[in-house]
Amino acid sequence: MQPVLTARNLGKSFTIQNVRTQALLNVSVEVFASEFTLLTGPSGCGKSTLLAVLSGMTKADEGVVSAGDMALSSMTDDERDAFRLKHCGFIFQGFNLFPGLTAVEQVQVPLDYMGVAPKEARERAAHAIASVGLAKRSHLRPAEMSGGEKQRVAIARAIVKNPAILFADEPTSALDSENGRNIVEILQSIAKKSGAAVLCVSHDMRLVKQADRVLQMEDGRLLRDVRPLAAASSKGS
Ligand SMILES: Nc1ncnc2c1ncn2[C@@H]1O[C@H](COP(=O)(O)OP(=O)(O)OP(=O)(O)O)[C@@H](O)[C@H]1O
Repeated sequence: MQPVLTARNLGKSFTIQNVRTQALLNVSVEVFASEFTLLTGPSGCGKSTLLAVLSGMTKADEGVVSAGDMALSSMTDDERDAFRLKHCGFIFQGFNLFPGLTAVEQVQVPLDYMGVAPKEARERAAHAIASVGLAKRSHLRPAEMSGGEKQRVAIARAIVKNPAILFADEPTSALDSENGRNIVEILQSIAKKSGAAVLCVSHDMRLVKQADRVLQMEDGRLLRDVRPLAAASSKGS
């Protein structure tokens, strides 16, 4: 299996008022297409920093990140922005929706940025909204939607450009457990149906049993890399 993303020997530290925090220490990892990968570990262990470095949002101090034959670590800021716009989708805990736009308009925004013609953008946005089960709610603005619905709009916005990699940072932590489970099922099915690599940061250990693969971090290091579903099915056979 060819990795969609490969990181080698990543290091990243932050210094504030002469206090240095090593957020990542010698992290090497590969992320694969069609898998829902959960990145977990205690608060402050470096999960969000790793996600930010893998997506090119933050530069590592050491190490290399590459996507196929493209080395993100040696791109200019503009090249990395273009890479993210074209190949990556993002989902955040706080949904990050525009208050004044309807659900379908929110989803159209990235396509407008990419220069997709308005008619095609409208059709693709409507299709993405329908794929997360919100066809009948597409005219609503964020204030008129539940948390689970808002997160589904954010997912539709992230997948509308068919990204190769979908990054989700604590996508369920503002939701109750039923809505959280529903969001994870949608993310899992995106990995299976579209072939995207889904990398999801969460400290919620309940998601472990829904993940194809679990990466566990501690103190800036990657401690474990397991595939719980494969392990469970081989025990059962
Ligand atoms: N921009 C920053 N400036 C200074 N320190 C930072 C910055 N970002 C992260 N850190 C520090 O780096 C360490 C790792 O942070 P990170 O946010 O990656 O952890 P996390 O595992 O995602 O935590 P949480 O689960 O609480 O969100 C922490 O000690 C944090 O305080």
